[in-house]
Amino acid sequence: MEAPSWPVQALTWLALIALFHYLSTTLGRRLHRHKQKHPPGPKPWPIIGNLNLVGTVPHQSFHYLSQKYGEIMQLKFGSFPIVVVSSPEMAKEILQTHDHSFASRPALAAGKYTSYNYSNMAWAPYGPYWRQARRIYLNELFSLKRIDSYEYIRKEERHALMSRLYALSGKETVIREQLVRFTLANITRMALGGKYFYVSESDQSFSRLKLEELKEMTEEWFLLNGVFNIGDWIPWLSFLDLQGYVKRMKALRKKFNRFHDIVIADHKAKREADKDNFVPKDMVDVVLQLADDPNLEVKINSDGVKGLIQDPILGGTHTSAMTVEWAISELLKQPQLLQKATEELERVIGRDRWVQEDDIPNLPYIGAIVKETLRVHPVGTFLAPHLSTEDCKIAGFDIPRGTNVIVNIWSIGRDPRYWEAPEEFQPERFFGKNIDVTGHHFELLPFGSGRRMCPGYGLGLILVQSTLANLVHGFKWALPDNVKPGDVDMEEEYGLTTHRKNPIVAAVEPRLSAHLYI
Ligand code: HEM
Repeated sequence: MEAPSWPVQALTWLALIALFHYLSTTLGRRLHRHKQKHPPGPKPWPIIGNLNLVGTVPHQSFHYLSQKYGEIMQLKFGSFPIVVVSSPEMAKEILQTHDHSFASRPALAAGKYTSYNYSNMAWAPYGPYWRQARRIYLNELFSLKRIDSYEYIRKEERHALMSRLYALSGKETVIREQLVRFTLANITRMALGGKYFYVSESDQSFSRLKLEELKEMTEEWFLLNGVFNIGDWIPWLSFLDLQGYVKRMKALRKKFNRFHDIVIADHKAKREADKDNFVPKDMVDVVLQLADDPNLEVKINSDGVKGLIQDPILGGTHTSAMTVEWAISELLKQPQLLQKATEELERVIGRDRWVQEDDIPNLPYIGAIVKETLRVHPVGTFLAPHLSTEDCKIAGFDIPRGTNVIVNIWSIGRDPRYWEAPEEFQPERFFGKNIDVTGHHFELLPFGSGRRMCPGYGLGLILVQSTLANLVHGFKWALPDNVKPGDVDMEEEYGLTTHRKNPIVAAVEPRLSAHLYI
């Protein structure tokens, strides 16, 4: 038989080499994956993985699963591996020892549709854009100097809150409504330079949104950013939008776009009117100025401007308001704690004035109530999702690049090795203990730790402590006639901020002289 011509021989050799290369790499990879040691976890179902185990209150479902599978376990959402850590030691591994490898975020639909294509800080992947955003924040909004310079705003808004509650004396009131209005007013004034919402029709102006509308938008954002959207985890089903979340995200995007357009147009007009002597006065001014800077490391486009403006409005409002609501609920459930807190305020502040921010270090019981609230009811039960960008080994297990990591701080706050009677709300447990919430004590991580730790934690703490202290100082609190302290439920509604399922209703009576409220 005649030998094949040299081009045929060459092609045959090339095909054999390609086949060998394919088999050795693919099989090699499979074998390598097979050899890897993954954390234990429940067996996944085809297609859905373990999505059936998420439940309506996922941090509780995962807490119980972790009792079976351990402090580090692996689940699957669709075909994506999800590692869940539930102990201070494992949280330290993720957020401190290997912080660099776990500092990114997964590209979920919420970040795409409700946060300008991952252009805010909270959803931005780890990299130069996120680093720059963080620098802008820490220098412009959260520096100690900045936070101090806005104290007058917080004082005015606290007073407005106390006056509103005074006007509602004796009436059963949904406290959450007042708290969300208070935090929205604070954050919009600090970050946007004005409230940008109106309450009564007489306040209405073209450059504002109705308070109710802004409140609904922020609530919807938190809900949609916490959901387990099937399309994120089973991408070939995403076009069906089975839960209707993506449709809602797109509708919300439109509303936020309209709001941000108003804020930006307003700021640009002010800048234009004072072209020669313009000095940036708030965060929007700073971000707009940076967007014009040709020397910026990473250009900020129009999505970036909106995303960066959005961060404090969302990061700072619900979180603080819901934490205060949890604290008040616990005090109403255990009136003896409310009594102790009132006695401390009576002793330290007296009856002739309101509590100021610099009084807080002298109010250890209030401080302990806030820590205990953040332990038992951390609003970010799972922090925000972290994503690994490198292969890593944690506790002897292989965690490949691209793994989603959930840090269950709700569970960590209930670790019986660290917390005696963890289910009980006992502020006294913090007395004589050097545990704070600044990300250094891994048994208490309400703001996270490491690179992605909440950049607004200082402001958040000030808002929560000073508001709670004044609410206790200024009012006697009572539950509705038909509700006994023991009946106050602590049911949770899961979201990016987990809040009370049933808003707390209470009636207040003033404790101080009438002139202080007016
Ligand atoms: C009681 C109040 C607050 C709580 C409990 C809280 C909690 C958290 C948590 C748990 C995270 C996620 C950390 C992680 O992924 O590891 C976070 C991130 C964040 N928080 Fe807060 N926060 C509060 C107040 C604030 C305030 C007042 C602001 C701004 C005005 C803010 C802005 C942000 C931003 C922008 C991020 C994203 C950071 C990043 O991804 O790099 N937060 N917060």
